[in-house]
Amino acid sequence: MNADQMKQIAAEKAATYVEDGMMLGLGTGSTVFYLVEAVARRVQAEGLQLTAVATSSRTAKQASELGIKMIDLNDAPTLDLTIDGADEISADFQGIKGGGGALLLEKIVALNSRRNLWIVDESKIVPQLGAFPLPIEVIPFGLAKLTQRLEAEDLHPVLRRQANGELFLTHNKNYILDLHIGNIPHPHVLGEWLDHQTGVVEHGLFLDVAKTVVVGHPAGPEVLQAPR
Ligand SMILES: O=C[C@H](O)[C@H](O)[C@H](O)COP(=O)(O)O
Repeated sequence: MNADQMKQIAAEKAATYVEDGMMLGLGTGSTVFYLVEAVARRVQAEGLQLTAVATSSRTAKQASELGIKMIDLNDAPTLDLTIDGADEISADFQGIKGGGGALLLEKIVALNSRRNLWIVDESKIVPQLGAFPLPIEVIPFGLAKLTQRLEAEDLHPVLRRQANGELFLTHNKNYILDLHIGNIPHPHVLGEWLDHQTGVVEHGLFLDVAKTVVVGHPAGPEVLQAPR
């Protein structure tokens, strides 16, 4: 079974957490793609009344085309549940997100949600974060100076480009630096340091955010619950 099929298994299970009347947050990425399909099927089959906020124009387009009512975060009350993918999750439920570049909107939506649930294939559960390069969203002004500061801290920043060689631009027209750190033994310390670097708009460490993780295995979904 390939990773995509495991992503679908996790997404289908996560869709069962959606309840009638909920105000939902919808993440971004290939796993969330399956989630949106599964939620939309429930809306069609069961007549669920849902309203949702999306973390990217991609997800917003897919969800509204499939009949899910989408609104702007500014017009939404506190979200009941946000379901999103992740790039790496450690055993203590800390995560790296932003592989698709949507980390800023994803973090804003996550922090405005009562509950966050992540959906991943089994390869993304790791003993320690950091093998996946940590994305940070940075403003273009002063990029070279910020890059030097990150290099001096041995954080190995690499400016993200698209497949055609052009610079990758986020929703807010910022750049992404991927930090090739290798391992992050103290994610809270690194997260706090990055929070204080002027020019860094947001980083992809999502710490103490998700309480539930649904992992897709070939044998079926597994639900992990944080002990807090
Ligand atoms: O910016 C992208 C998001 O953080 C995604 O949730 C994350 O990269 C996982 O994506 P995928 O489900 O495609 O593996």
